[in-house]
Amino acid sequence: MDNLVPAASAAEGATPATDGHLAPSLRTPLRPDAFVLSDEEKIDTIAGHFREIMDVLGLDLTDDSLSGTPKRVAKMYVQEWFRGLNPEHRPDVKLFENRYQYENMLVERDITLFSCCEHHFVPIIGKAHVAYLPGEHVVGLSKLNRVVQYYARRPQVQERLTRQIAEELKQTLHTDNVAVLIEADHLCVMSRGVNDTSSGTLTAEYGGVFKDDSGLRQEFLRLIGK
Ligand SMILES: Nc1nc2c(ncn2[C@@H]2O[C@H](COP(=O)(O)OP(=O)(O)OP(=O)(O)O)[C@@H](O)[C@H]2O)c(=O)[nH]1
Ligand SMILES: [Zn+2]
Repeated sequence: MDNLVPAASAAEGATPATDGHLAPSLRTPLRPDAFVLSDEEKIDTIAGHFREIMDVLGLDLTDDSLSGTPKRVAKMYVQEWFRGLNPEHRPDVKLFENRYQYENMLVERDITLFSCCEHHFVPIIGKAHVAYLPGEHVVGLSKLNRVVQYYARRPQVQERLTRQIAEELKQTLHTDNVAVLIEADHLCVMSRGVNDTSSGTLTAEYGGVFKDDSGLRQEFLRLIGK
């Protein structure tokens, strides 16, 4: 792949760098050439490698039930589990004028969160709760879910996921007054290693007045049932 031009340095109109709008410490670590291969090429390449893994395990790839698995897994990775690596899938969040002059906290709670542990490549399953204080603008509710999904659909650690969502909301909503809380179960903790099926992980990020005002934080926690 030496002669291929990294997408980040390609001509105008090319795929923008993933997370280029976030501080370096918040970016998902991606190589600049992450988008040299098309999705179809990625699927074919991953399927080939996954076939080898199954082969090494001694599985009979001529078996009807197994023969399609390499391609199935590759499609799942590229098109579903890791679709949030591709900045083309970053949600387009439009703001609307706050005609209702609604100034209290808006909470979107219990957002389904499905992510993948970047250390073990097994699922992280949980819920995200996000809140913001509207100023002059409000946002379509579903866009909050979409922001969560975009960053969740990557290899992740929960701390970075939490901060990426908070930072994205700050930038798109033009306010620091955002709160993000994630509660999740890590299959790497539940199904292997320490094999603990009852523990869960909570992470939170508070910006602006949520950081300064403990009463507001308490209200947020109360509204999400914590
Ligand atoms: N901070 C953080 N750690 C995570 C997350 N997901 C998984 N981990 C941890 O990443 C660590 C990787 O540690 P290692 O010791 O290299 O891996 P390991 O030998 O598989 O560790 P065990 O899970 O303890 O068996 C483990 O402690 C995981 O629980 C996450 O979202 N955030
Ligand atoms: Zn893990």
